[in-house]
Formats: sequence, C-alpha cells, structure tokens
Amino acid sequence: MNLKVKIKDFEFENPLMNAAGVNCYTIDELEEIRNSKAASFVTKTCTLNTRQGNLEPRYYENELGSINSMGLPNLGIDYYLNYLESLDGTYFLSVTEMNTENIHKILEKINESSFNGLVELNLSCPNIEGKPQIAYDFKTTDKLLADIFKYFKKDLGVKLPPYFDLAHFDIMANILNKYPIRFVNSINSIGNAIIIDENDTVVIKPKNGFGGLGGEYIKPTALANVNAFYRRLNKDIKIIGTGGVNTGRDVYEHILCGAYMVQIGTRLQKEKSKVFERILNELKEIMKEKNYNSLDEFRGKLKTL
Ligand SMILES: O=C(O)c1[nH]c(=O)[nH]c(=O)c1Cl
Repeated sequence: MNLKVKIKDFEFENPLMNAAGVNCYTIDELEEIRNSKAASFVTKTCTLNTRQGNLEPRYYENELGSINSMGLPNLGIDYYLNYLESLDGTYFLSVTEMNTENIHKILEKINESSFNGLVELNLSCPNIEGKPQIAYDFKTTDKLLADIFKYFKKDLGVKLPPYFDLAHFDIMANILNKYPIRFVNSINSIGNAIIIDENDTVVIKPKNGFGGLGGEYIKPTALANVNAFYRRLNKDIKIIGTGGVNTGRDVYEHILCGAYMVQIGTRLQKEKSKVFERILNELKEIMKEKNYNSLDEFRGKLKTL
C-alpha cells in the first residue's frame, strides 16, 4: 500500500503533518513531530522578530474542538530558519507579518537563505487586534502575490481562512490561478467564535473572548473549502486539507474532497504526536476495506447526487 504524496518535486511518505500553531513553537516540539509517523511538519507561523502573543488564557479546548487567540507568539524567523537549514528532508516554514512591506522583508530573507522546503504564507490569522485577515481582502491579496512573484524563487503556498460564499471561492481561485503557487492550505481556524463556560463567561481573555475555532466543530466547513478549491484551481496547485481531523475517516474525507497533505491541529494538541500513527493505521484500514492501494485512486472522487 502506497501512501505517498507529491507536491511539485517534493515527495512525502504519507499525507500527515501538524497544523501550524500546534506543537511546533520550539525545536524540541518540532523534533517530536519529526521523529513521529508524521511525514513532515510546519513551524508555528513566525515573524521578523520574536513575539509574546496575547494575554492568557488564550487557548481552550472541549470535546468538540478548541478556541484560540494566541496572537502569533513565536521565536522569530532566524530561530526557525537556522533550524530548518540544518535538516535534510522536506519541511514547511509558516510565515506572516503585520503589513505587506514586512511580508516582503521576511520572504526576501528566506529567498536568500539555503532553506529548501516549502513556505506556507499565512494570510489568515484571525487574532491580531485591529488586523483583518489578509485573504478576506481580495485586492490586497492579488497585489501581494503579484509583488512576491517578482522576486521570490523558492516554493510557496498560502494558508487561507474559510470562505462561506461560492462567489468568494470563484474570486479567490481566479486570483490564485494567476501565480506559481505550489499549494493552498484550507482552512485556518474559523475566526472570531466564542465559547461560554458555566459562569456565563467567555473562556479566553483576548478580544472579549473572540477567537479562532478548531476541531470537530469546523470539519464540514473545512471539507467544503478543500473541495471548492479542488474544483476551481489549476491542477498544479495542490490542496492541503486542514480542519476537524480526529480519525482516519476524516483524513479519507479530506482526500476524497481533493486534499494532498492533511494537517492535524486540535487533535494533535490533545493526543500529542502518537496521534499520527493511530490515524495513519485507521486510514490504511479504510483503504484496505475499499481495496485502494494509493491515495491517487480516490483523491477528488467525492460523489454528488
Ligand atoms: O493566534 C494565532 O497565533 C493564530 N491562531 C490561529 O488560529 N490561526 C493563525 O493563523 C494564528 Cl497566527
């Protein structure tokens, strides 16, 4: 049975990796994933300089998922870049910045480095006070990508927020199809949800409790975004599916919708890196039952009525 995934010239043993932000803040955490059954990892989204992030409590989980307003805490691009440059194998480096000028600064730094993995440009952080999610501004996104591809020579994909209107999938896909983007990672957390505890109180401190929702809560939206972009993007832009993955069945559904790599966030936070082996075994069981020997045999084969 072959679980290999190819994105451009990069080949991965299987489709599983972490979602940015979970278990990927320090080198120790990244090493734990690298030494697990995951086929790759993505770093915590990093910025030019280190960031403390938002006030705590800024993360909460329950049986249906999680809510977070971390506020982009990270150890800065140099920390992650130096570590990544020391590794063999193919890994993802997630980056963003507070404005487009600084996004170019951080990408130029990567351009000049010997990093040889894939950059995941995060256009969808919902938790920076006063900062809208870039990818909800189509004009800005289009201009940003046009400017990036004037100089950026390495392999880059984008991390998108969920969209909820078919017209928005059309607009966004038309923009993305213009550029040599290697992948689209859909979705980031669903922005600005609230969870209330038994004391009539929100569960996280920043932004009056408004934070990004993850876990089982968001799987139907994640699957729809994966499939909407799979239907619209040209075939050399691969889809990475993120959102609501707790079991092998969830991975199977993301791939059925068109996903290549599949990222695990909330469930990894709960179960730690042994989750990759469990979910991989569950996926293999499903493929055996259905007599599939490779992911290509069922990727994108979602049936409609
Ligand atoms: O608050 C965060 O750090 C955060 N939290 C998210 O749920 N998605 C993101 O992209 C980021 Cl950058």
